[in-house]
Amino acid sequence: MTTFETYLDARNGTVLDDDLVVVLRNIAEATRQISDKLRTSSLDGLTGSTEVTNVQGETQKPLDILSNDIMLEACRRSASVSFAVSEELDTEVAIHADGKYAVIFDPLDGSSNLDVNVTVGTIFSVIRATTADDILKSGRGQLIAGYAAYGPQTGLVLTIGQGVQMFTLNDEGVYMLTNADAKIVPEAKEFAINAARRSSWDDAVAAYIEDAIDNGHNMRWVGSMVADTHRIFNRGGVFLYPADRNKPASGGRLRLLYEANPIGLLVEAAGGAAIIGTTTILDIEPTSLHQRVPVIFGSKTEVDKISAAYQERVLGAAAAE
Ligand SMILES: O=P(O)(O)OC[C@H]1O[C@](O)(COP(=O)(O)O)[C@@H](O)[C@@H]1O
Ligand SMILES: [Mg+2]
Ligand SMILES: [Mg+2]
Repeated sequence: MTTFETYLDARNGTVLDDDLVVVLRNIAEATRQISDKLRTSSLDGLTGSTEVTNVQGETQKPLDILSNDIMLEACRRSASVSFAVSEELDTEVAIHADGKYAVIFDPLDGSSNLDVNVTVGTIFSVIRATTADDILKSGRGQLIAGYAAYGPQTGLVLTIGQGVQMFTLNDEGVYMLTNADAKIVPEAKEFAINAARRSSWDDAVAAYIEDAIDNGHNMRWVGSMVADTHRIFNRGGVFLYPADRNKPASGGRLRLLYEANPIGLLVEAAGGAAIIGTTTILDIEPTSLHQRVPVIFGSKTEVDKISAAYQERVLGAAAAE
């Protein structure tokens, strides 16, 4: 069976260079460390919340902070990393002055689920950036994107621009390649949305969900985007976190640089689609590090239906003018 190491070695010199191999090795090592910390967190007193609030105004959990430190350490061990950007850090952190790659991450996604022992994850993206100004680029500029899912198994899902590969952590702490070319099926009767926010949905989303229910679709909502994404990779469906129509200025719930963009790259690489309405996520030009965006992704045919509903609204609005 192929290990993560042999997978990287086979691509060193072609799609990856020595520097990117080191970056990926260190990120994988960080996810192994986070996985270990999660496994025994209740025994180690790493539960509950801290009194610290991050730049998003969210209370940090001890494991948010620890995972962030572990990911930052992984960046420091990688000589080619210039900057680190994290959900848990106010601004970008300079790592190596002569570095050329920025690592952008959500160290622990779905952390509200930690104390209930539900799958959480780490999301990451690697871009070329020698100056801080290089960080704000659209998701098409991502060289690498991936996530680790910490559930009954620890999985690492990765794209280096050649499809999507899934690795599973074995008992010896080695990531083994368990799916060499993951694809998202184009159609599936399952959607993920926080239905409690129904009154904040726009018409296109409300119409799609109503139609899906009428057509016998099932609903799942883990509350960890990584876990919902992992389900979509394995059996299809769509994930929706639309903007709140009553608070359009907020942009949405999820963050573009370290949530929407890496997942968007993975989803497209697996044959799925990722949009915010009539625009694809990967084409958004970011304006700030912690920018929030609406997010809709998953099985292509389903996402295309939602995109068509948005398109109709735009055409309808233009016709009414
Ligand atoms: O609280 P809600 O509305 O269910 O939102 C859940 C969403 O928020 C997130 O937990 C945000 O991520 P963080 O835990 O990294 O802040 C997503 O993983 C998830 O899909
Ligand atoms: Mg998150
Ligand atoms: Mg997080």
